[in-house]
Amino acid sequence: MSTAPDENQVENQVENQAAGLDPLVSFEGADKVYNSGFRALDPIGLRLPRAEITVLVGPSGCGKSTLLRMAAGLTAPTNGVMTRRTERMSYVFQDPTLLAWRSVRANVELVAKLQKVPRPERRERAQDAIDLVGLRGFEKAYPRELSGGMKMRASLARALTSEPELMLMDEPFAALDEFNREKMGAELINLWRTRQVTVMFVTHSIPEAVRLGHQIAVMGTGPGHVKQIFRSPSPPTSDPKTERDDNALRELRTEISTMLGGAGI
Ligand SMILES: Nc1ncnc2c1ncn2[C@@H]1O[C@H](COP(=O)(O)OP(=O)(O)OP(=O)(O)O)[C@@H](O)[C@H]1O
Repeated sequence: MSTAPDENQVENQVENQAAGLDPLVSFEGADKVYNSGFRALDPIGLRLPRAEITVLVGPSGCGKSTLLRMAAGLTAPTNGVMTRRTERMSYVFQDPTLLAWRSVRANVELVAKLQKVPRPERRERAQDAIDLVGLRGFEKAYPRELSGGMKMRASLARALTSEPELMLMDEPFAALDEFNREKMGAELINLWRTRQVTVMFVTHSIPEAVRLGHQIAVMGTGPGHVKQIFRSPSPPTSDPKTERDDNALRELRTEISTMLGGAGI
């Protein structure tokens, strides 16, 4: 007699595992029909466990940004519910959106300044964040003096200075070359380890999804929906060699790629 669980059992286990992890954000039957009448998302069931990185991966137009915006409260579900158990959140987008006339330090302090965090505290927080993302020594530099990767580090540091519990990241590293993209992925893992933030991370890249995610929601189009939610077999890794040599991660990458029609590897 076979003892292997059937596919449904495995799926249920995966769901139960994620459910038991005290989600910071949850979507229950949350769908989205825009005012134009366009159905961007079919009902979504997804939970973001606290202090974990959840990655949304899928083709263009499958509603990844719509779901992220819903988590942010920028767009409401048409039916169903989105529950977010924190107000302390920050966003990081593909474009670092630094102010050209402000130094790195002044840019990094900006959100905390808008939140009226007193100056000495905001200085300290900004310096901690600058150190964490590896920009020490560049506090007085202006954005024009920074490389693309350094600008993205500054953008990450600015998001951290507001001490978020939740970070919403919409293809933050998409504009970077592969080398910087891997380095920034390592920074993200580093800051998740140090600060235990909960992260919702949107990407088109399957390798990036598998490298960064504790949990990976694979999405499809027509209308947007979650095809499957995977728990990563290994903790997020900042070591490309471990990633390459880890059979379970390799298998997961292949499975997701097959699910998405061979795209993204
Ligand atoms: N305000 C809006 N009104 C009408 N349709 C919209 C609106 N915003 C997005 N859409 C549509 O909803 C669908 C999902 O968009 P969304 O930006 O969430 O997808 P995505 O997966 O993030 O895409 P990409 O990877 O290309 O950024 C798309 O077809 C888009 O054209």
